[in-house]
Amino acid sequence: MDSGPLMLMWVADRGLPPSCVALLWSCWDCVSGKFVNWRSRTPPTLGLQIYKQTEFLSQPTNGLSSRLRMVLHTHGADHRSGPWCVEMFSPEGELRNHVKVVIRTKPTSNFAQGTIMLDDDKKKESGGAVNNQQENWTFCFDKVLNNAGQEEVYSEAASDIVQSVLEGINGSILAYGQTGSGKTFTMTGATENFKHRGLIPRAIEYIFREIRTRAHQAITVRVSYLEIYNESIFDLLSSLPTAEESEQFKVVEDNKEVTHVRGLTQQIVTNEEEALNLLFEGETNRAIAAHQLNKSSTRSHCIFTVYLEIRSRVESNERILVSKLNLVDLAGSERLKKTHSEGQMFKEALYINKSLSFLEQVVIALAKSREHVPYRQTLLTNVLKDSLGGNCKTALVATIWAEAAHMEETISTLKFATRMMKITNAPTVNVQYDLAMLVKKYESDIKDLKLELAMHDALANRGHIHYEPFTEEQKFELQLLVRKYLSGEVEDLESLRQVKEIFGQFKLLMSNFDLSSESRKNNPTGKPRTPGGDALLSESRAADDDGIGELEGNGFGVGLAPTHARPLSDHNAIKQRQAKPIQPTKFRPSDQTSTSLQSAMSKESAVSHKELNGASGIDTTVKFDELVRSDQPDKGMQKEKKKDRKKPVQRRESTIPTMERKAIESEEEETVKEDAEERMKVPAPNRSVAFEVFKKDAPTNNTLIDNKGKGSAILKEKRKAVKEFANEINVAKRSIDQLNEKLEKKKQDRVIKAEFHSEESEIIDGEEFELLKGMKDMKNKYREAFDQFKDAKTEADYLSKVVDRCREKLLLEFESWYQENYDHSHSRAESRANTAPALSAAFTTVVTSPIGSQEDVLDYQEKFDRMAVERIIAEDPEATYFYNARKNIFQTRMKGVSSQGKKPTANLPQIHKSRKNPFKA
Ligand SMILES: Nc1ncnc2c1ncn2[C@@H]1O[C@H](COP(=O)(O)OP(=O)(O)OP(=O)(O)O)[C@@H](O)[C@H]1O
Repeated sequence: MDSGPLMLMWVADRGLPPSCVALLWSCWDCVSGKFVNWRSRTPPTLGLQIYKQTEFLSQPTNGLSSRLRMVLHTHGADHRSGPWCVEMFSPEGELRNHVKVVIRTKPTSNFAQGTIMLDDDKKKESGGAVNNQQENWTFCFDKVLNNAGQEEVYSEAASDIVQSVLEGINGSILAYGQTGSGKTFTMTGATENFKHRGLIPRAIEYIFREIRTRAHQAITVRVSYLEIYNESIFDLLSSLPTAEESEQFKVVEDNKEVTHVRGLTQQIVTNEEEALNLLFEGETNRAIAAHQLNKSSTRSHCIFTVYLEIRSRVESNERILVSKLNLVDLAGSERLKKTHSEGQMFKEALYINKSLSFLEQVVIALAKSREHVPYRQTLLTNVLKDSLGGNCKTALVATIWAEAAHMEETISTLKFATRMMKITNAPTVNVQYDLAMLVKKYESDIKDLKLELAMHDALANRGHIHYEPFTEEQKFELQLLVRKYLSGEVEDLESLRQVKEIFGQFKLLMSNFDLSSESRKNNPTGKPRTPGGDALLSESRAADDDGIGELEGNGFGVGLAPTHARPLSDHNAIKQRQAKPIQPTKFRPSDQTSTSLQSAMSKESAVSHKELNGASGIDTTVKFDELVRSDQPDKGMQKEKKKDRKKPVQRRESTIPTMERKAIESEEEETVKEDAEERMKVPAPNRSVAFEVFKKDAPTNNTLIDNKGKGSAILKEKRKAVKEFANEINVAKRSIDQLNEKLEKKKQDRVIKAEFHSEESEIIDGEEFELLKGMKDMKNKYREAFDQFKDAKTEADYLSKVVDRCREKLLLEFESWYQENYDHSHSRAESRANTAPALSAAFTTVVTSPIGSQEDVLDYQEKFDRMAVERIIAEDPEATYFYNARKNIFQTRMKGVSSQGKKPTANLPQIHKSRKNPFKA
């Protein structure tokens, strides 16, 4: 060597794979033998930076783990002062490999001594003069094996690659050389002698030996064996190859640029023996032809492939490492004229020469990193596409017959081998994912995460958050929450998901509101339009201003009236009604109740509200004021109430003569009027007194008492349990935190200790083991307590809701009953609210009429409103316009409230509030 001996020394190998050793040698330019030429000979895809040691130290060390760093001591001819640092990396951040080339000489007693010289380090091969053109040839390879045994060839050329295949990296080993130089001997070996078995049996042996030691992995092995003869593919594992059969094979490439032969048999093998059987079976099927140079010379290219699928048995097994090992025995590379082939033999030789010369073209293109690589020119190069310049590790065993007579072939083989050395590959681990397993894994992950989330919610006191779709009950609760939120009673919402649903409910409310506004606009009287001519029903509807029922189909229409309010257009319908009269769901006090009420009213002045409350018993009864203060009745309840208020109309058969029917109708009208007048005469009792009397006979009150009595004991118990479980959760959480802290400390100690004593940092001591065990137990405890907490809380929430619902129901029943019988002022306000012009007129009266003239018809709220208006006008007469504008807003609001089935008087607190707003300024 011109530049003298070089000493290469690793200074950092953090995270570097064993393949770096090979890369190290690739850094050494074998052809020139000089370090200085290296940069210019480096393929453009390979980055190279050279620094002096001192410069290097100032370089950022980021990413060292993916880089190769070495110190190069130089001595001798190039006079450079060392040490030098060389940092080598590929732009992709991965280490690249050149094709490993090993030269194997066939043992001969006629070795060309003096013509062929082997260097001492056995990496160099020199040739003498050839055809008087060039006198000296010097080649440098990864290894030159002279008279080497099969074991040595395996360890030099194949062991590293076979090992990588078991890590998920594709590998290829090719045997190239002239006919009879020992390619088949190298790849398959002597089948009759175990000691002389070749690379393929040794690779199979190693793979299955490794599999036996890897209990933590499930490895599936498949093999295929193909032959390329005269540009046709034959499957050596499917009986004897025929010409017809060769048509069915096609070379394809998958999305990861891995080539496959479609139609080729891939047989699963479970042990070494099965694999070897297939190898030998293929061997017997192989095309053998007589040849001048070698009696059993093979005239085809053969590729034995081992496919591996590696799954972990301990970790998630949806991740699969997939790799293949191509073991290629190429056909002889002798020259045509030397073979003296004729006929069929000549044709064979032509094909072989063609494929080998294209193989050489491909190698040259890859070595020079040309854009176009002529893979598709022959089947051989097409099949080997991913084995030459792809993501696999490749080795070439070039066999030479080192006799003077074969000098020309030897030089040719060595030239090819040198070109192969210049090809670089980027070995990568091939990972695939089993989709079905992946879905399973994600499902289990989601389950775990939900549990984790629920724990966090509980710890953050965020209550019980569900991650399942909302039930109707939950939606209803959220609707109540929206109302509370809008009225400012609630400020914070619990979760984003809840907010989303709340917006949904809000949208629903708004669309109902818009719909009813539109409906009012189209029908300002607020009365439903009756399509039929049933006078009786029209009357009934006129009295009941809630005529608009469900939506009719898509878009907006007048709507369908509720079933019981629809016109009866034929005889059958009337019959139906009579057969099945609509039952009022509302509780109506009995005669006895009315009597007690009468007597209570007569004593009204004598019995104070307070006394009545006291007499009724605080623990088991419900006070009217208390109920009014509780949650406002929801929309659903309102609707129910609205429905209850509608009286069933008893109709006669339509067969009754018209005259007679009209008489009956007018008689009924009269009765209704009289009833109403009668009721008007009766003074309205105090609401609190009326409520006390009403609830005595109300079944809902009995249910409420029942729920409050028995239910409260259970509720108390449940709340106690909730508290206890919450405490348990907190205790467990604290313990988990403490254990976590201790474990973290132990881990840090372990890492520090490992750094000092270069011990294995993964080994834990007894104490840490106990801590881990404790942690596991504590987590189980935590989960258990959390589940119990969740159940108890759900039950407690449910019980308290039952009582609330009873309260609301009782109040609604009372309101309905009271209004119907005594609340005349409400009836007036009700009709005003539902009839926009009437309402407007009422307000105009309030604004313009002098105080006192209407004193007798104004209720307390109306009086208050009028005073407010007068004050505003007194301060600034211009405010009249402002007031009128606000009044319009108020009217719109009233319409909205009314359209949702709320009659203004049905819900006193709410209505009062909304009536106050326009005058707030
Ligand atoms: N290294 C070796 N040690 C012992 N015998 C060898 C060696 N190399 C080759 N031989 C012998 O040489 C003969 C030819 O070898 P082989 O069949 O392997 O050549 P080949 O290159 O495969 O030829 P072809 O191209 O025709 O297939 C065989 O009998 C084989 O046993």
